[in-house]
Amino acid sequence: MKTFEGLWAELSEKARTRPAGSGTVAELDAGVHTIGKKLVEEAAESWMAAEHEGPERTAEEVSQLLYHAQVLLLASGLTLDDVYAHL
Ligand SMILES: N=c1c2ncn([C@@H]3O[C@H](COP(=O)(O)OP(=O)(O)OP(=O)(O)O)[C@@H](O)[C@H]3O)c2ncn1[C@@H]1O[C@H](COP(=O)(O)O)[C@@H](O)[C@H]1O
Repeated sequence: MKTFEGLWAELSEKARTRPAGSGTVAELDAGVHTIGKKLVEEAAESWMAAEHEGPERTAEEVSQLLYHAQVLLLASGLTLDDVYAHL
């Protein structure tokens, strides 16, 4: 099963090697404004799922929220350690 750190390693590699067809590369190229809007959208969808759609949909939406949070970190030149320093 993929973990948060495992996804981070995968996305970092995608950002470095820029393989064709990667949605992550496309999102990084779209920039922080676009990524930020996706992050907010997934946050709202996570909230709606938790309130109305049940645990399975909530887990799915939160997984997308975490993905977009990682893409935003990559676009901002940050690492997980930069975030962990604040936990
Ligand atoms: N975990 C994710 C992931 N989560 C979300 N997303 C993207 O975010 C979009 C979700 O936004 P939308 O709300 O528009 O999607 P939706 O189809 O409407 O779905 P719902 O939100 O309505 O459930 C998806 O279509 C993907 O483009 C993800 N894109 C990629 N990954 C993983 O990231 C890795 C690298 O992916 P690539 O860069 O595409 O190779 C792979 O392991 C992928 O599984």
